[in-house]
Amino acid sequence: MNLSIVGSGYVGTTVAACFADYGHEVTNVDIDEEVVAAINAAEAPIHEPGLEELVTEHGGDRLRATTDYAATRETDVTFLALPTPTGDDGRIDLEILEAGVRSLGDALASKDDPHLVVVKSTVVPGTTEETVAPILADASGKTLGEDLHVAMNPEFLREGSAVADFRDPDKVVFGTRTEFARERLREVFAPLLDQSDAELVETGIREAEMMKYANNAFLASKVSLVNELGNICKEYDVDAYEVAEAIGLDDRIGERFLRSGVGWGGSCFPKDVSALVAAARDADYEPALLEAAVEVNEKQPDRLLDLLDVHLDPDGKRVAVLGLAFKPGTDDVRNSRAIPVIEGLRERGADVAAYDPVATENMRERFPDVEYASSAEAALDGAQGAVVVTDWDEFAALDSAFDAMANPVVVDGRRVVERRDGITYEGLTW
Ligand SMILES: NC(=O)c1ccc[n+]([C@@H]2O[C@H](COP(=O)([O-])OP(=O)(O)OC[C@H]3O[C@@H](n4cnc5c(N)ncnc54)[C@H](O)[C@@H]3O)[C@@H](O)[C@H]2O)c1
Ligand SMILES: O=c1ccn([C@@H]2O[C@H](COP(=O)(O)OP(=O)(O)O[C@H]3O[C@H](CO)[C@@H](O)[C@H](O)[C@H]3O)[C@@H](O)[C@H]2O)c(=O)[nH]1
Repeated sequence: MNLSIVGSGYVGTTVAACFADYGHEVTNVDIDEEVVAAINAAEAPIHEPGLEELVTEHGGDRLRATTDYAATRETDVTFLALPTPTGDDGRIDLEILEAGVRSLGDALASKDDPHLVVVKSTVVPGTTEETVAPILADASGKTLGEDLHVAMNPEFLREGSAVADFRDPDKVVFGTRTEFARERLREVFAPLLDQSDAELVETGIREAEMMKYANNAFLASKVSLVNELGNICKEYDVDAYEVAEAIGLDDRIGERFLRSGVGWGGSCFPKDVSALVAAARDADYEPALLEAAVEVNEKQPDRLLDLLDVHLDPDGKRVAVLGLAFKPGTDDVRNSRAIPVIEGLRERGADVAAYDPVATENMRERFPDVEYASSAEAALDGAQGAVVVTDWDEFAALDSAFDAMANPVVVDGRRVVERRDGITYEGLTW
């Protein structure tokens, strides 16, 4: 099939490259000329394991990119993978999505055949039918349900394993209203559904929109719950990780997403929980549990720093921050817990020496005047204290590096450091 994907970031590029690999002809549309040039030169514009290989193989051939929305006219289906950030009021901000939809509608005005537009961006229930569809119909002059169809297909991939997650998801969700949309989506996803064990969920458009938020809200709340239990464990000198391992054996709870620590960050959980909380309030429903999940998450970095304060007054002292990415396997620092940790340390007057294997340059944009060390060893050298914020594997192997600290106080926010002897070690929830 001939597909176009509007927006070529983490989701759009991954989806486009995978669809091209399944044999579809795919065109990415993006306003960023560098991104477009990279794809056409067969280079991945973002870092994701396995993506470079796919873009190298198909870029400039079955996978192309352009800044010109006219290319969508030559395709059968358009996926929208545009950002849906948080606005100042915590609500979803649809400005970018609406602008892209208007450009798409204008381009489709001179297409004769019927077209399907699929929202892949994460959007609150009602957005596809009440915002996207009317703009498309107005700009294209087409008639919904006749020569213009809309659908919602939420994406559940994670950064750091985007390609593997997209190819082998637990579920694929089609939110549709017309048989035309259902048939086309089945055709687009046939190779993926044939090659994976994914369950196909065919549902309504609003339900599909809500499934994405419910998924992320559940996972973020699960981590906040395990953090709250971990905080109680710490007060009672109980090892939260042993407790988590045991409760995870109950398959109603499940063993994954039970790692307590300094909390959740990234480009999705904070923004999606915020959008859902705001949407609930707009409907006059106070989402008490989700609000509490956010509150617990916001307090975890403070708890980490409070533990450091027990052992040391950071004022004027060198303190190492190990890990800047919001999770291991990515250079993404959006909403990383390292941000409030660094802010808190600077408020206390500490000289921060930060280290991350890949996310340093991204964090430098946020905090240009922090010292960025070239290795964990260099960050720890001469430090009076250290905090661990990201669970990179390489921190587990740190050993003699702690001997180079002026005062070996280590507060671990991720249960990653293995050494205990000869250092003052504090786990956040154990
Ligand atoms: N990142 C993830 O792990 C992930 C996972 C699942 C769902 N999502 C959702 O997918 C959507 C996209 O997220 P992302 O992380 O891929 O975003 P991103 O910021 O990585 O990429 C968005 C791309 O859209 C482009 N763009 C902006 N305005 C445009 C316009 N008018 N026309 C064409 N292109 C335009 C940008 O240049 C950028 O390349 C969001 O709704 C997000 O919540 C993200
Ligand atoms: O036991 C755990 C698991 C995760 N985290 C933290 O939770 C955050 C999110 O982690 P993860 O879910 O692995 O990363 P994302 O790439 O943000 O993926 C989430 O957000 C995406 C965007 O919506 C969804 O598509 C994915 O399904 C969803 O897992 C990170 O800060 C992790 O450190 C914990 O603290 N403890």
